[in-house]
Amino acid sequence: MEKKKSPLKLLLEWVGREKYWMYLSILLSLISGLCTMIPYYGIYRLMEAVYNNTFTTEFVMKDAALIFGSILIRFILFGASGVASHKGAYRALYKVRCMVVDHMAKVPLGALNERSTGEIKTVLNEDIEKLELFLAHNMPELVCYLVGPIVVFIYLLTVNVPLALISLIPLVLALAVMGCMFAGASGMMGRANKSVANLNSVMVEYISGMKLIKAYNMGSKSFQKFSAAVQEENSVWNQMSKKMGPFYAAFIVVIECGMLLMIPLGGMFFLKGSITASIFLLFAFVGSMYLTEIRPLQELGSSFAQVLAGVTKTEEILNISTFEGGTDFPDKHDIELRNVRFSYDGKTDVLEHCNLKVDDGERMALVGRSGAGKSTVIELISRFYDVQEGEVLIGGKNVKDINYETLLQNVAIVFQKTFLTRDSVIENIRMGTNATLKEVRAAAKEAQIDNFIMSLPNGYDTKVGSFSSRFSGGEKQRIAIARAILKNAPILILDEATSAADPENQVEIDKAIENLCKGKTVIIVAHRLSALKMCHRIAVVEHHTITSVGFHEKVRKENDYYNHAWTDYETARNMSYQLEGGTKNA
Ligand SMILES: Nc1ncnc2c1ncn2[C@@H]1O[C@H](COP(=O)(O)OP(=O)(O)OP(=O)(O)O)[C@@H](O)[C@H]1O
Repeated sequence: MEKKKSPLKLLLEWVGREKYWMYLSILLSLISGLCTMIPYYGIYRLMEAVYNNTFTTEFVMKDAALIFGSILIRFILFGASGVASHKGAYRALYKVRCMVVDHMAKVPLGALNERSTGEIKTVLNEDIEKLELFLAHNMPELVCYLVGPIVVFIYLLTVNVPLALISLIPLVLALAVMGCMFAGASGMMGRANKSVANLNSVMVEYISGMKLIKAYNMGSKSFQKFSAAVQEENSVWNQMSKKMGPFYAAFIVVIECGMLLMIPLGGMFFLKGSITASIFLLFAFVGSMYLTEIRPLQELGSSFAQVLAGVTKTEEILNISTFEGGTDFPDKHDIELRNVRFSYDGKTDVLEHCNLKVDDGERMALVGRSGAGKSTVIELISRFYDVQEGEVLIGGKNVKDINYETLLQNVAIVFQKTFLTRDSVIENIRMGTNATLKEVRAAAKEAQIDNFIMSLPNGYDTKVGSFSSRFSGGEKQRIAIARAILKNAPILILDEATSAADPENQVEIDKAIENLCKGKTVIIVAHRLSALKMCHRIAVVEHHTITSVGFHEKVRKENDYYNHAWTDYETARNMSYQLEGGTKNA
């Protein structure tokens, strides 16, 4: 089994060459930390001069220059370290974000669907952003705050070993307090991170469901999930502050109490004659104060815990396995489901013993009650999920053996709900391809949407989402059809593609779909039986499988569900209603 890498090691691997900026920053920070010692040394020299009567103006000027110079150099180096660390950190952030987004594009959609949008947003936004805090601030600060006191301690050791060791007592106590604090907080940190991720999820849901919330006049209070998530987050952080507060206060007190030891003990050493007055004063001032430099380390601790949790979450996304390898897309485009069993949760089978054969160039309709498994069938063909048993074949090849990217390139899907990105109309049709305006317009013409687009203020350059260019459901659907026409994939899946059709654009959408389907193998999820007019054969999905396949009359004869559904559809079509002054067909 491969050994799990530490979050820090992982992070350095992800950032690649940018880590050299981090190393430079740490080096500058280290030298800056070394400079911490110089002012203390300067003070000691002053005290020695007073004690030895060598105190002159020239000496004071030189010593002051040494102290101020070292402080100045220390801050310049610390600033330069910050510049290097920020440069590296922002490049690293960009790299990690691109890496996660690239990976997400390669993982099966099913695996992403299992995670909420909010959870993914938290990783992409907050968790990765925390890396900036770590790389740009925490790492160089850690070095600087540690190196200073270490160097001063070494210097104190050279002056007097027993007193130098005594000066460490506050540190030992402070470390013990810090240990207790982390032991107490470790359980809560996970809960705190979870509550933030949950709040994000709920917030995304809240914003996307704004229409519904307004329609039903649900304020934030009545949207219980939202207020519960806010309260949970509040309560976790409150509990955390309460639990950490006393430890935090104890840490500060302990680290500041060096004088309580150094003055009486140093005094005793001096009175006994084992140290000179200047050494006593050095320990009384420097020996009792130098550890306070590590005070900010305590804040770094909690920040580290959050960063490492963020790295772990990012790793979880990067660990979702992608479909690698595989052969080219087959030349023949018939589709077959052979004895398929599939379950989303591994417990309840949505499909079992399911068989279906769609010939190359055929148009097959999937009909069935809501929840029967129609969309599941198409998700298996486009390999959003893998079957648990049996096979899904295209051109006789198992989809698992076809290169995933090639599979996605050769299957076009028009979903029930069209998603338009916040980009120009042309980019919404191109979808990342290099198609020329001429090619895009040709596709849009076939999709019966060119005239509408040309009537927009900026034609194909009109930004989707700007106030003047809100699209109706039917218009969006025809843009989606134009996308699919431009993609020109040999296999086409239409999931309720006519759902947004109203009487005015029904004819246009029908024409667009007819153009789109030419020469393709097509599977249409026909929730409305009016969609059957463009299909050759019908497959009925019911009882977790496909029970009938064939032409309309045959399926009607052998399948009760379809027979009833068709009768209801015909009744509805011929239904007449009373208008003032006459009778009309619906
Ligand atoms: N991501 C999922 N996780 C778990 N269960 C799911 C998931 N998607 C669908 N299901 C379940 O699988 C079953 C089949 O759903 P599917 O969406 O395939 O039905 P459908 O025939 O397309 O329904 P409709 O006509 O209402 O769209 C349903 O019971 C549904 O609740």
